[in-house]
Amino acid sequence: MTQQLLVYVPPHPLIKHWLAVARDAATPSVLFRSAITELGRWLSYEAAREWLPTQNTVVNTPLAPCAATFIDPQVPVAVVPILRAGLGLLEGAQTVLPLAKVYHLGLVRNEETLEPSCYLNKLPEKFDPETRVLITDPMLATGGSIMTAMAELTQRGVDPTLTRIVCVVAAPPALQKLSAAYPGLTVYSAIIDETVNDQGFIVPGLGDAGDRIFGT
Ligand SMILES: O=P(O)(O)OC[C@H]1O[C@H](OP(=O)(O)OP(=O)(O)O)[C@H](O)[C@@H]1O
Ligand SMILES: O=c1cc[nH]c(=O)[nH]1
Ligand SMILES: [Mg+2]
Repeated sequence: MTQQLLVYVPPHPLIKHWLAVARDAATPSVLFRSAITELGRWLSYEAAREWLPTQNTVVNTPLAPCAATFIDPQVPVAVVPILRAGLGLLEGAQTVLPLAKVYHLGLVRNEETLEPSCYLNKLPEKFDPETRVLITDPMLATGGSIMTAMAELTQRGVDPTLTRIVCVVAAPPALQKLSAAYPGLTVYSAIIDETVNDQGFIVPGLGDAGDRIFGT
């Protein structure tokens, strides 16, 4: 079977609700931050399905032995938030993946050229090839930032087929770039919007996610 980019938009009322709150220009920063946290929680919950490795065993209930399944503690799990805005999704992701290591990657787009540059890289030199990596960034617009993040990860041994991207709004240019470069990668998004405007903003989108999370 040929692999392709998988993009899931989970049809969940909580995801729809918090997306609506985040989209509304009248939502103040404090509530916007809560909405992004909730989206991080529920999208990470969905992303963990058939991704977090488990091990089967037997436990003794007070009454009898019983087949049981635990999360496998041997397989490394990592969350990579793309600063700044990816930090907004991190807290929710950590409620689902409390034992994951967190490796920060700071990327910022040049407002004119839309080219991303890296100002902080806390990735390890090499990842265990079995590592499950969950990247958080609320906005996949032109795709420059997420492609930079994927390049930094894969050159350190990360397997794209074991990688999940959690975002809030994904736009076609970013999804097309990911699809061409990383078949087998999986994206979880609250929504896919139609366009990116000349200034690099997703329309209708939700505006500048980083500025709205941090009130700047
Ligand atoms: O797909 P792209 O066109 O690269 O755009 C998406 C990027 O833009 C935003 O970051 P920004 O550069 O605004 O930095 P910030 O998170 O610090 O605000 C967003 O959080 C993504 O990382
Ligand atoms: O619409 C957009 C596009 C990129 N980054 C944002 O924060 N918003
Ligand atoms: Mg920004």
